[in-house]
Amino acid sequence: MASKKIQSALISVYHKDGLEPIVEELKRLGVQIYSTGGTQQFLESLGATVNAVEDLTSYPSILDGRVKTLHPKVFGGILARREENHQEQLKQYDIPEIDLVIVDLYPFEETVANTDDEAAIIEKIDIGGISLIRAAAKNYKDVVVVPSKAEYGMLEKLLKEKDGVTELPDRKALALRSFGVSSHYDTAIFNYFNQGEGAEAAFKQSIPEAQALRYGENPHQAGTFYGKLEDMFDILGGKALSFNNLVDIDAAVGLMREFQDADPTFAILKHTNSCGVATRPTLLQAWTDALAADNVSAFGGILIANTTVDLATAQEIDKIFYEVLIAPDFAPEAQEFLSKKKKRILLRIKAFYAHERSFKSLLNGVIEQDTNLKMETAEELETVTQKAPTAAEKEDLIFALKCAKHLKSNTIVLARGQQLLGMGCGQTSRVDALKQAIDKARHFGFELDGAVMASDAFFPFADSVEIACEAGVTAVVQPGGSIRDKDSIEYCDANGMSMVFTGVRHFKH
Ligand SMILES: NC(=O)c1ncn([C@@H]2O[C@H](COP(=O)(O)O)[C@@H](O)[C@H]2O)c1NC=O
Repeated sequence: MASKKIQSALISVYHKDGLEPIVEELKRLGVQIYSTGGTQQFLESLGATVNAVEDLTSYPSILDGRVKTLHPKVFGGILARREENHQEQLKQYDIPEIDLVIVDLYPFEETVANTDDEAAIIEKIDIGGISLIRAAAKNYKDVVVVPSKAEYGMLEKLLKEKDGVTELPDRKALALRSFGVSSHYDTAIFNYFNQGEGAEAAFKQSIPEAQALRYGENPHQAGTFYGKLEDMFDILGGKALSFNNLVDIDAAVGLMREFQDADPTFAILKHTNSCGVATRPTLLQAWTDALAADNVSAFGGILIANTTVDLATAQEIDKIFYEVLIAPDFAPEAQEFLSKKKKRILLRIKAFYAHERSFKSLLNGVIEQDTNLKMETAEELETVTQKAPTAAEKEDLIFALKCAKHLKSNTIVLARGQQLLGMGCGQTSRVDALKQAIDKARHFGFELDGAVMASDAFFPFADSVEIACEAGVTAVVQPGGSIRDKDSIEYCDANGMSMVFTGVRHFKH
């Protein structure tokens, strides 16, 4: 029979709040309640009549609560199939059936997040609760399971609307949720243990929050975002975020992390690559000079600032069509003004956060690596030419390097005065990237005299510095490490250019 009426319940919850309306319904339906110490007290404070689990098992809660529900008298009543053979055994051992199990587990993840005290963390590995959930979920044909507070609403509805009569699909849906809860919990425990020396090479991630996207990269591809965007952003307005928006936002945040402590900086990105970046005394100037680098590509772009967007800047930004605007804050009048364009997505970023590890799926598996969080400082630049860059050139070299690090390889960035003048990226040769950067800069009216050049990886030949020199570039930053570094250095020395090595490659595939 698929319909079952709840007549008995076992409730054992860590957080007691939220149970009130459920308890009211259980009282109304005359459901027999069994419960553990703290939960029992709470239920009784709500006026419920409760049978102590200790009375059922004839054992007190022992070992500081490590063992309280772990007993055949409890698990028998949950796991028994409602069929003759099992019923007889329940009778034989005087075990009551339990039709509903409500659990809220010890908060393991929160404890890990809040303390380094290993003993405290270990005590928050719930054993009895997780076993109750798994047992009840296994027996979903006969038992209703509520594995966390997130399902209280579902249960309340069942109790209210159907007077505690549940159907198989509802119970199975709750069982699915339960194994979701238990596997997530165990993944968190595994990942806590799987650190440092002796860690196993295992890729285990559990992200229970998901958001269906309108589509994936293209309309014929379905897409989903797994994660909690609200942890990173206040979504202040605009249409629903798309798959491509999220990919671009990720790239924009990565780039702006490099500038989070800089003077007002604005960046404009398209298809994950920046086409305009500038640092200026005011955000309005930063916006104007970022846009100047390529006001064509900026159309439909992803815009990001490292500081509060004021009204004057908002009014200028508003003159172009953009998809997303991200900033740490918006002046109230700027937000009000920008919100008039209903589809434009406004995000207030809470922190320029980056995971220490990053991964992506490919072939029949996943690749994982340390996130590229390295960025060189002016002091770390090693001059390899006779001429050293000036202090201003050094600042520009670092600026250009920050931009290059976040452009798709192969990439070249040309910059001057904390402004990106031209970039080439995603090219199959470094020379092509350079030519693209020079063409773009000139197309948008920049001469390159006194510009600096950053390369994400070493120059395999001297050809790049030759072309850059002819265009007017005076200083170059690159990792170094080519067997022909000497050729590039000699060319720079012969032509009055400076070159610095970083020793760090910044490929972005
Ligand atoms: N040890 C057990 O047998 C056991 N049975 C249930 N629990 C947990 O004890 C908590 C409730 O305890 P109390 O009702 O005493 O506040 C719940 O989070 C529940 O998941 C247990 N605790 C840990 O494993």
